[in-house]
Amino acid sequence: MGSNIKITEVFKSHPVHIPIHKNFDFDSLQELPDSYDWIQPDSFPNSSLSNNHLSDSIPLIDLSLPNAPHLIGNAFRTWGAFQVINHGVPISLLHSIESSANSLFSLPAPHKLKAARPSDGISGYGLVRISSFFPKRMWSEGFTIVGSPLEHFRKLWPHDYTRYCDIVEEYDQEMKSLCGRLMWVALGELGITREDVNWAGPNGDFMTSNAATQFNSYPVCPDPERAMGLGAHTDTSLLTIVYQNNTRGLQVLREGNRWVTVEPVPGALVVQVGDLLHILTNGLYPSPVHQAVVNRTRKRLSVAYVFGPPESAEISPLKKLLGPTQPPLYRTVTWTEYLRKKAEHFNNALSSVRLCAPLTGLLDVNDHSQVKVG
Ligand SMILES: O=C(O)CCC(=O)C(=O)O
Ligand SMILES: [Fe+2]
Repeated sequence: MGSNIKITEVFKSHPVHIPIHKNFDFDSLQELPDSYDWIQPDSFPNSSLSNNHLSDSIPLIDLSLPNAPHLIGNAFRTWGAFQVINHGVPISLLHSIESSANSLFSLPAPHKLKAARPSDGISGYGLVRISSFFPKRMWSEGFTIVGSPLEHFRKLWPHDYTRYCDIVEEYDQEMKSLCGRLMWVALGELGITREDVNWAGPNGDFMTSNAATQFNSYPVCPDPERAMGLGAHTDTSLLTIVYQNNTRGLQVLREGNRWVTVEPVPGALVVQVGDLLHILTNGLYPSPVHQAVVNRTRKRLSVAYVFGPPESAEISPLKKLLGPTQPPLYRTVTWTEYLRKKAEHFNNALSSVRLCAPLTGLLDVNDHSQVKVG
């Protein structure tokens, strides 16, 4: 059981070594090196087939409107994602976190490497961990924050670190509270009340929940059709909230066969179901497969707030959602156990904790290649 393993320790048993060259500089490359060329037969559809009609993308929901809960329930059921405006997070804070991430990625490579993520660690600068599951390199760099970023920020900005720490801390609080609010709205739409969730804390405010803040930077790319910013995956979280700058790149897989771009909307946040909410809702809210593509002229930046339960919380399909024709589809997991499953099985992690195939015959989008029904 992984119930008493701290989130920061979770990868000690699954180190990944993804070398970053000290003087590697995306901006200086005029041609795409072969190690970044993704054009190959793939189980996922090619992103250039993506369909960009606004009417066919994840819904944009105004959280201040009375019918917002209903729209959120529908969006999660059909897409596992939506964009939200009037979410209560100050726009100035979104700009501050964007400029902090910008300033971090603009530091010279050897300087950034002072805050490199250790091969068995969770926090720090580097290529995203999921890189190790793909044969080619991703056209991106990342910085992960779990707990306090103080030690790393001190190395990155010896004179200025407190300012950046304050921004990250405020961002964490605002995002945690928005996640708590959205969790109850989304669960409420399924008839779930506070008594049904025993790990949300005494006030149901999820204050003992864990989270990670992930900065992603996608530099301009000389051959974007052949490159990939972040390969297709689902998130291990309960919920992920993505802030993206005004550059397209995030795509959600629709019906297992079509990539749909999430158009940037100023001030909006993208909310996605993670695998743990998928498990908790017994698949009623599917965790969407998504990826990030790159482009030739504009650098893209995103900040993903990856919200999960407390370390000891046991996540399993909620009893109220089960019945004679709705058996539990997944076994109980803690976040740390599931993060390890992901570290081992990556996109097959959800299938690896599956108990049986859905009776409806509908497959989860994220294990469409794994489970064959009837
Ligand atoms: O860059 C994006 O828009 C997506 C980032 C993402 O999916 C992640 O960090 O898990
Ligand atoms: Fe993601």
